[in-house]
Amino acid sequence: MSPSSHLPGPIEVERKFVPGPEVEKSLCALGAELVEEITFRDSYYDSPDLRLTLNDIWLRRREDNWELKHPPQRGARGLNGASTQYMELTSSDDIICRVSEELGVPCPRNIESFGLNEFASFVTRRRRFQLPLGENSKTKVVVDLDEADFGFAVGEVEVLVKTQEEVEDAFKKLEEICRLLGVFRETPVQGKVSTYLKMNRAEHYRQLLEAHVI
Ligand SMILES: Cc1ncc(C[n+]2csc(CCOP(=O)(O)OP(=O)(O)OP(=O)(O)O)c2C)c(N)n1
Ligand SMILES: [Mg+2]
Repeated sequence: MSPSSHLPGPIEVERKFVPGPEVEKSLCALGAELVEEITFRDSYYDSPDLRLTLNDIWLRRREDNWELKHPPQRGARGLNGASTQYMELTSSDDIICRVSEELGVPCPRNIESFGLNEFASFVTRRRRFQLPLGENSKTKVVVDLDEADFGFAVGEVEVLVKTQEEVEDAFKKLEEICRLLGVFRETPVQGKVSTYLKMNRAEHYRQLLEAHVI
């Protein structure tokens, strides 16, 4: 299989928060609009030696679509302070190439043929809000309020940027929005997958902590 010829996609810069009872009121006060309400199942996969996730590579099937998140720079971590930066692959060919490289195996015909194990699977109900564009700003800011079916809720502020040079400003923007929403915390807030693993797969969770991935 030839490496993909298209340009890499945007960098997703995100900051998670604990959604308190006032968050919707705060979103409303900032002029945010509810733009989407969706429900989806995510199933996450790794090799038996956990080589993908221990290298901060997250392969999932969201409903019928395969997606792979990886840090923009090889060998680096996506978590930076309390924010994260990841790129997402959505083409099966690109995902196969990346997983083959990580596992050191030849490219199979399809993702299923890697024989990976599902390590987490849950349903999320998501409400997506969009903040109004600020004056002189073209940056679209999205806030997701997620409820997972294992009794866990988390919020996330997200912006998409095109280059690594824009990431620092994006981190600042996310911090500012969390302060405006009254949900700012210095330390990272754990997401759905980390929480699922802590509850259901303690040894996998321990190894991720030890590898400083989460
Ligand atoms: C705070 C924090 N978040 C994620 C990670 C790494 N990580 C763990 S699981 C994981 C994959 C799941 O990503 P996440 O953004 O938590 O899920 P979700 O919001 O449902 O996906 P989206 O719709 O945004 O694409 C990552 C990147 C980390 N180390 N620290
Ligand atoms: Mg997210």
